[in-house]
Amino acid sequence: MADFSLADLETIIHQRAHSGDAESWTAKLFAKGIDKAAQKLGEEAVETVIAAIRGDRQALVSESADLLYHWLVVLGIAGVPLDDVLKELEGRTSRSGIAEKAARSTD
Ligand SMILES: N=c1c2ncn([C@@H]3O[C@H](COP(=O)(O)OP(=O)(O)OP(=O)(O)O)[C@@H](O)[C@H]3O)c2ncn1[C@@H]1O[C@H](COP(=O)(O)O)[C@@H](O)[C@H]1O
Repeated sequence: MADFSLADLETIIHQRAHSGDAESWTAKLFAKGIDKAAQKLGEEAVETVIAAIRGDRQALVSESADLLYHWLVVLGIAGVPLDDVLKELEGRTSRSGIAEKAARSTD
């Protein structure tokens, strides 16, 4: 298990977005705004799909990392905390009863 989470990356993105560092890709995307960031997110999504269809495992890992990074940038620019998305997923899990079934199966 990696010692790194999406929450860690979200924190880094927030720090870099307001760093004023001219070399920061994150700061550049935040300065360009939601249209450019969302466009990049779409490009990375397409590249991820292509890697998956080709069965290129290494590219799928790399493109997925690009995708998740740009997704968090879009959330950041839009002012949506990662936690809101996780709560939405958590709500869907509890509504489906899957979490309770998984917990019972490990008892
Ligand atoms: N995870 C990432 C990450 N993934 C992808 N990218 C950048 O996303 C950019 C876009 O990728 P592309 O392949 O599309 O590059 P490109 O073709 O040059 O882009 P175009 O200008 O042509 O559209 C590249 O510059 C990548 O470096 C990332 N940039 C930053 N991070 C994380 O954010 C942190 C802060 O980065 P900076 O803001 O750059 O300091 C880093 O330490 C990383 O943890």
